[in-house]
Amino acid sequence: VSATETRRWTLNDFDIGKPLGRGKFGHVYLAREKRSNHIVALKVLFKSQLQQSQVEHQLRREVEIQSHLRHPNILRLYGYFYDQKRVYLILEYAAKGELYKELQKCKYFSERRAATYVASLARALIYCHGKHVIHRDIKPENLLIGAQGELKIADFGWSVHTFNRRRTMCGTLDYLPPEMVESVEHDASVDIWSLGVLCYEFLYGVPPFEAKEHSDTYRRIVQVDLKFPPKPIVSSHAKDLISQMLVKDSSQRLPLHKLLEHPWIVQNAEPS
Ligand SMILES: Nc1ncnc(NCCc2cnc(NC(=O)Nc3cccc(C(F)(F)F)c3)s2)c1Br
Repeated sequence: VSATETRRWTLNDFDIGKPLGRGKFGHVYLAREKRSNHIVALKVLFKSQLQQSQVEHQLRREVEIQSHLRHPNILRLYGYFYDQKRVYLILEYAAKGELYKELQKCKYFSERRAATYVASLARALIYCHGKHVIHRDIKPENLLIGAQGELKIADFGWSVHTFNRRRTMCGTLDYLPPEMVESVEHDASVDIWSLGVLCYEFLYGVPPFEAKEHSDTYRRIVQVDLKFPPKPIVSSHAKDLISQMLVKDSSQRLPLHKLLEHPWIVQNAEPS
């Protein structure tokens, strides 16, 4: 799929395989590009649903942003095409599937596994921020696992270049930092907050500000009501790192390059 950026793809170029997963806007299938025998994931989106939700501009932005990103921990979006009713995204296939399913199965991860994932995500986000791209939607549902067990950030449907910001929010509040929940200006440090929420969920199996009602989650986030349960037992280095990321003042959050030097990461993350 090297010539993807230029040539016009059609469905006939692919043999469609098993369904890989179901997203909000459509299904994902395993597929093989007939000429190269290259295995890909094909996400099928219904134009009607995209129009209904008025997200076409977001999809265009995702394709545009993704076409410039190349990183081992970022799932490639090779290209797209459309027919009368549907839009198709040609995606890198992540052979070990969806991280959230793995987290549900294991309940929570070991400190080594969690630190390895957090370090690879920090490197991917350093790369994105270096290109003035913020993801804004870091959560288990948007993380996939490659054939060698490496983590891949997927779905840049909410990402932006850091000069325009307006958006409507949907999906879980759990991962939103205070400034997005309070809908004020925000910058790349929103991804540091979400990575802190993710690190907590990797270690405890639940996000830190979870509550029954949206309004309670909202209050816990803006108050940074961060509590560490007695079980499972988690090292003080891990709690220290999380406490340095889940800081209300976005300018005081631990910068990502400092995260990579934090003792918990240095002592627990597998070398990349
Ligand atoms: N094993 C696997 N290997 C590879 N992929 C898999 N699943 C697909 C992961 C995705 C990557 N990128 C995505 N992007 C979007 O969905 N974008 C999207 C969709 C609708 C609306 C919008 C928008 F319009 F709102 F922006 C943007 S989904 C699996 Br399971």
